[in-house]
Amino acid sequence: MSSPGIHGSRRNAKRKTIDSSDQATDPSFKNIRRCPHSGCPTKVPICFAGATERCAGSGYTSRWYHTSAAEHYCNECFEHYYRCHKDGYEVYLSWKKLWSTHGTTDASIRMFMTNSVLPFWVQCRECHKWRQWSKSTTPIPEFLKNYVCGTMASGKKSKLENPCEVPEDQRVTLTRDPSWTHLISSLSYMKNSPAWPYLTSYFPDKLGMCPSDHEVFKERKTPVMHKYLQPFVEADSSEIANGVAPDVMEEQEMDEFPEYASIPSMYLAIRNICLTLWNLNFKEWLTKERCATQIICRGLGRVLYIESLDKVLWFLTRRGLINVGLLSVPRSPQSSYISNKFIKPNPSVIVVGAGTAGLAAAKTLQGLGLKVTVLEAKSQIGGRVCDDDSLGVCVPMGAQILNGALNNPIAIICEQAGILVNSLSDSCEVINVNGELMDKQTDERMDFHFNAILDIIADWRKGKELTQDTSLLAKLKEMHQQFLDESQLSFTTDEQKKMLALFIEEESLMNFHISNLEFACGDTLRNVSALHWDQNEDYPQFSGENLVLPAGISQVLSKLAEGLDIDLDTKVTKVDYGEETVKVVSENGKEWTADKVLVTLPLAVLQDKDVEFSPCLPEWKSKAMKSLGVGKIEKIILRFPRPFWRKKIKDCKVFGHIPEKQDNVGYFNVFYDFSTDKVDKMYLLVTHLTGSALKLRDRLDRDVVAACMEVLKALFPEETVPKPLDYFVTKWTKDPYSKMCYSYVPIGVDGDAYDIMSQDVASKVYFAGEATNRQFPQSVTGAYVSGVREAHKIFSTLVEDDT
Ligand SMILES: Cc1cc2nc3c(=O)[nH]c(=O)nc-3n(C[C@H](O)[C@H](O)[C@H](O)COP(=O)(O)OP(=O)(O)OC[C@H]3O[C@@H](n4cnc5c(N)ncnc54)[C@H](O)[C@@H]3O)c2cc1C
Repeated sequence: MSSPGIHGSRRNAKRKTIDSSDQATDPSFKNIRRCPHSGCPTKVPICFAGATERCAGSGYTSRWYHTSAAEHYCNECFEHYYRCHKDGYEVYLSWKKLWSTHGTTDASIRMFMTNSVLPFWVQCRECHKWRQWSKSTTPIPEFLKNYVCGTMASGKKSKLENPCEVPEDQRVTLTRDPSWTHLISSLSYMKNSPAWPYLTSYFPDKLGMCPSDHEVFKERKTPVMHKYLQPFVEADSSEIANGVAPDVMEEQEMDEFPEYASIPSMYLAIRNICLTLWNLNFKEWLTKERCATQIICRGLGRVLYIESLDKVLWFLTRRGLINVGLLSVPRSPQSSYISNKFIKPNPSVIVVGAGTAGLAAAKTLQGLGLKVTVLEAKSQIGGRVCDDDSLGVCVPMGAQILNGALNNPIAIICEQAGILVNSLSDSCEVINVNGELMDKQTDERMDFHFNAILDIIADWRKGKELTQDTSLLAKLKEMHQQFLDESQLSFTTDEQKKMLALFIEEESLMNFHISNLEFACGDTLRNVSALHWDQNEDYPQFSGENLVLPAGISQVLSKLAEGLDIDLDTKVTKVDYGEETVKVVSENGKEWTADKVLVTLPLAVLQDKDVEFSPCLPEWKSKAMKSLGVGKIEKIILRFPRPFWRKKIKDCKVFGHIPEKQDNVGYFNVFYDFSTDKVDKMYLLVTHLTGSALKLRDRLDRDVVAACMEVLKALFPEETVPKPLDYFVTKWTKDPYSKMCYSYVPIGVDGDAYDIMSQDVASKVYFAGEATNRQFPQSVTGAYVSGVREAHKIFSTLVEDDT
């Protein structure tokens, strides 16, 4: 097959007897056949195949075959491949074999023509005009990146003095018509898709990839993605946050890209390529330019795909699926998806609070070109992420664990910034107050039993109204009994004694599990909703290993804060949003004005109305604010001269304390070994007070530590437990700028409250923070995600929508 050059087939041009535009305008011209495809706008088709000397070119043929609004082949070329006595038949046959082995779509001659004969189109790097290129050579990314008008498939240059001055082929404009995708009669699939190696369990054509590429990929080595990244999740496996089903166009995507509704596999092909490229290199902003060189397919469809890339990339960025973390938006003129025009010059935003949510939002907004000022009451950033280095080693006073590394944006930031992370093993030895390690069998049995009870509770809540809600503790007790009755499980007397002890105040593993749940909720289970305590589990969660950052999560926040305008020691007292701009006032009377304000105050601070809103927040907002629970935990950090616990618990980094009686639930339930063995005498244990145990926090630190030491002595009677060299007892609940650890769902409330918390007021006051994130509440990750979410929301209101 010959190369058509930049104007289409030379042979076509030679064979033209009458100018095609004349034909189109001269109704008296008889010797013309129109494309029979209903709605096809092309009056005079041109054969793209040029496969035989008899090719009709743009002249008469007994039948035109329609591929798209601007792509047709003549009956002569059809016969050339289709008839067994013709020269092209063998070519078609071998393609057909390959296609039907690896694909599901019909290996028809039409499919062959589209995916094996249709020419490629390329875009000039300099003038950005589209040019028809070769039929026989699949362009490689490097070529597509550097293509300039006049470059032939042979590599030779055209003789034209300034090939960029040649007008663009008019057929290109047809791809921009909304009806283009509806008029496609056979799809041109992606060639050499970089997503292919990660999607081998699918039929490639279902995902818009060319089945005949199978042979190509068979030979190639698959580049390995980072272990914390898993962009694709198969529909029948459990969902992972920020993982997408490669074969499903989500509802949001359908809404955003209606132009792909008739060809969803092509959207999937593009989206999956973008996700793959980002996940293979998450240290660089994924640009349209980078993706465009990997979107390779035959025909004019490529024009549409490349031209919709901006929108796809922007959508995926807003969804937090690509361009996550510390990367800055490139300011190149080609990156048009953020060079949208601002509605007014220099839009500005004030962010109240320099915790995780505030910093994430400010970083994102600044990256998008907005003027951002962060106001923080404390003399340091971080909020509930606070690490103390006074001992010469990092002591996490607030958040310390990242739950679920897979696709977790904080884990990605750590990798981008070279921040060291360690995985935290799941294993936890459990010890009773007589110092006995719980045997594995009983431990596992109780684990199973506890989870079974939670499952029964999950079953019970189906179809229940909020008015039927009750406390999680009450339900646990009830279901425990019901489970025993219904399952007829015969526990040993010893096990029964241990389990039933929950209700008769004896030592019980059950208390340990309850204690753990109280830690997760930040309050006694008497206050927690049985119906909705785990409402976020209805949404995909971050999974995989849990991580600790030896130098503290505050490292991540310092990275986010780099280059931001942050006013520390600035306690905001009022947010006035009654005028066109928003006015924010601090305790010392200083004022700031901006187009928008983002409030990231902790829930408890909002509930206590420490910041006045003028006008008052609407009732729907304040009602949701009041309804959510304010969880409270305090940490006790002890430094010892030696790791006396290790002889018993061996390599475990976590050990649990089975409380003696239910009254002791919440007291020092789990101990984390946060030692830095590399530094002498830096043997740290971190534990907590939760729920009703918080009454201890009113005592002196030394009394709290004494109570904790009593527990440790009971757990390790065989040891002479040394006195701690240092200790810290946190005061989060008394900290006027926190007053809490994290939110929870109390009795009679559901997850909607989180959604309402996230809604803006009057398109001027926006809210972020862990208590505004229904899917990932309570966590640093959730706070981060909420900050990015609001940044995009604010940005979208300040720019003209030119998508
Ligand atoms: C003891 C403890 C342990 C935790 N453990 C974990 C864990 O292991 N893993 C995990 O993921 N999460 C954990 N969390 C929860 C996690 O820390 C929070 O969910 C997250 O940090 C909240 O971030 P945020 O931005 O929503 O709020 P914050 O970090 O609280 O930020 C709010 C900011 O607003 C500032 N502010 C308050 N009032 C004013 C005012 N009037 N004017 C100006 N600024 C003001 C505050 O000083 C603060 O900086 C823990 C929390 C605590 C307390």
